[in-house]
Formats: sequence, C-alpha cells, structure tokens
Amino acid sequence: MPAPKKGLLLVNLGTPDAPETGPVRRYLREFLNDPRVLDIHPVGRWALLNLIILPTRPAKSAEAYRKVWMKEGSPLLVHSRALTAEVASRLAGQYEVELAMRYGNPSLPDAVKALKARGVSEFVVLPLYPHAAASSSSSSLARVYEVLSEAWDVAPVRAVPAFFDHPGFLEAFAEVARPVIAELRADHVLMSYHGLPERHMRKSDPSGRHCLASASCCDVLTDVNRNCYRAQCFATSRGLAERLGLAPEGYTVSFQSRLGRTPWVKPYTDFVLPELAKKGVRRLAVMCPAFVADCLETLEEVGIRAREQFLESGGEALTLVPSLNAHPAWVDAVVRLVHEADGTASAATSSPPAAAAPRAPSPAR
Ligand SMILES: C=CC1=C(C)c2cc3[nH]c(cc4nc(cc5[nH]c(cc1n2)c(C)c5CCC(=O)O)C(CCC(=O)O)=C4C)c(C)c3C=C
Ligand SMILES: [Fe+2]
Ligand SMILES: [Fe+2]
Repeated sequence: MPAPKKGLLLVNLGTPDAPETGPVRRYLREFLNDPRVLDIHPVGRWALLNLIILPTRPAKSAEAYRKVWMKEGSPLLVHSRALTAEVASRLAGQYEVELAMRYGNPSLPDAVKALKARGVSEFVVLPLYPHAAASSSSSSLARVYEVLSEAWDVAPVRAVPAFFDHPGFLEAFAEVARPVIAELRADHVLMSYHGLPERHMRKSDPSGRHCLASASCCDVLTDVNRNCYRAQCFATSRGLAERLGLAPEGYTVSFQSRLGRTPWVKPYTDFVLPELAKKGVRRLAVMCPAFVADCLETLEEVGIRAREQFLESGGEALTLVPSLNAHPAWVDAVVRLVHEADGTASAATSSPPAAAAPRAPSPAR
C-alpha cells in the first residue's frame, strides 16, 4: 500500500491585499472579529469595531502600510511566500507545502483544498509564531482544526509547538543579528516583542494564580509558566543574549504594538526607548523576535516610528535587525521543526527535550 501523502501548512497571521483603506478595513474586520483577539462580549466587540475602530483606523493603517509596501506586495506575504518556496524545495518528495494566512489571503480553506487536491491525507501545521498566544498560534490551530473538521473523514494532524527556545530558531536569529550589531557598533540591544493584553496572559494561565502575580514570575521558565507568553519571550531573550555574547545589562526586553486602553504586558517599547536614551544608550540595535517575517510591526513601527522616537530622545542611531524571512539558517530550522514534529528527525539534528535544555541562570530584563 502506498504511504499516505503528507502536507505541510505554514500559517502566518495575514495582511491586507492592498495598502488602501478598503482592503485594510476588510482585513481588520476579519482579524478583530476573532474572539481570541478581541475577547469581549460579542455586542461590545461589534460596537467597538463598527463605531470606534473601523471608521478611523483603516485609513491610518493604510498610510503606514504604504510606507513599507514592496513592489511584489505586503512584506509579510512576500517573505512568507519566499520561506514557503525554500521549505517546499527542501521537503520535495516528502511533503506538499502550502502557505496559509489566518486572516485574508491565501486563506486557510484554500490552502487545505489545494493540499487535498494534490492527494494529501495527513497534515503537519506550523504556526509561524515562536511564542504561544491564544490570539496567534491558538487561533491559527483552532481554525485549521475547524477547516479540516468540515470533511466527513477528518485527516490526522500534527501541530509544531511554540519554538521560542529551539536552538535552530535562536541560532538563525543570532546569525542575522550578529553582522547588524557589529556594523552599527551598537552599545545596546533592544528585544521588542509583540505585546498582549495582560488579561489574555491571565486567561492562558491554567493555574489561574501564577501569571503576573509578581514582577519576577516570568523570569525563569518552569513547568508552571512554560506556556506563558511573557516567560517564553524572556527565555528567547536569554537564548539570544547567550548566542550574541550580551551581558544582562547589554540588552533590554520590551513589548510593542498595543491597542486600546486596557493594560498590556510591560514594559512598553515606546516607554523604554526614551529611558534608554536617557541612560546614555546612543547606538541601539532592535530585534523583534516575535516575528519570523518582516511586516508592518517591524518595518514601520520599529524601523520608522521607534527610530524617530529614539533619535528625538537623544539617541544617535537605531537599526532594525531584519527578521528571519527566508534566511537559509531559518529554512534549516523549519525543516528540522517539521521532522521533529513528525518523528523523522535524526538523533544528530533533533533538539534535547525541553526540560533538559540549558537555561541561562539570570533573569533577562
Ligand atoms: C487586540 C489586538 C491584538 C492582539 C492581541 C495581537 C496579537 C498578536 N499579533 C501578532 C502578530 C502581528 N500583528 C500584526 C498586526 C496587527 N496586530 C493588531 C492587533 C493585535 N495583535 C492589529 C490591529 C494589527 C494590524 C495593523 C494595525 O492596524 O496596526 C502583524 C503585522 C501584519 C502585517 O500586515 O504586516 C503581525 C505579524 C502576534 C504574534 C500576536 C500575539 C502574540
Ligand atoms: Fe498583532
Ligand atoms: Fe506569566
């Protein structure tokens, strides 16, 4: 009997079809209607979206998108496609590979349909987010399960877990960052992660007691907080600092992209930037390790706006470290993550079990 044909779905967040108000509004409507993103009562969500966010934000966001739009399209899509093509060529003969976006295009149902049309009957899903969050990786997985469950016979699925401390991911990001930090002669590195409402983090804490209970609750990764977004971000930071030879005082962790007035995970990037300048930091390299592809949040929010803010605060230079995009070391890491998920990784290329992985001892903030 022939072996079942396997399909790999790379899933990223999604992006508008064009940097214009209408397409941005369509994208934001779908995105912010997700109850894992705006987790409020449906009536409140409808009102917030239709009376406050959608009348004003799309025009402003479209203007921001226009500043970073590439001739081939949205950076997030262009880079995700390039990664998909590289991974597909590396996995040729083992996997059929498709890119899907959680919101917008290429849509998840279309990607699943395309894989099934090529005879795929088993799936591996890789949400392209290093850190676990209900609004990112969980939402993508939930949608994949929902789409696959529409069939009479539901295909077997394996999901690649959060890879925030995977050596392949960390090494790839360090490899991209090293020459940028050296060329800038950076005197400090800021690791700026996508933020989350604090409420989301508390809801994701199965104990209901740990998360945000104290200032230091995320500083060391334990069995209790292993799924905590903030604890995972700190673990990534320690792993990167170790590889980049940064002492604890040589880097800072912060959280960007907050929306609305409720408290988000702190410290906020736009508060940290002037503080760093005040402390005497002059040449700042910024890494955004929550994103594996450059997008609006890296190129515009950090590469343009954070840079302006830092220079206005007295800094001399701010350089955004590019994301992993389709860097060969990242392609290697993705192939490794897939083989580890499907149980075909050789002993030489697989990672040690998470609990045995070495961790830097000092808190990294
Ligand atoms: C409640 C709001 C939001 C949550 C929660 C959130 C979580 C979250 N987002 C990403 C990754 C990306 N977000 C991007 C854009 C973006 N994010 C929000 C809001 C929330 N994100 C908005 C409204 C937008 C759209 C842009 C804007 O109008 O400002 C992007 C970039 C998309 C692009 O087209 O380039 C990414 C990527 C993660 C990983 C995450 C949870 C950890
Ligand atoms: Fe976001
Ligand atoms: Fe936590």
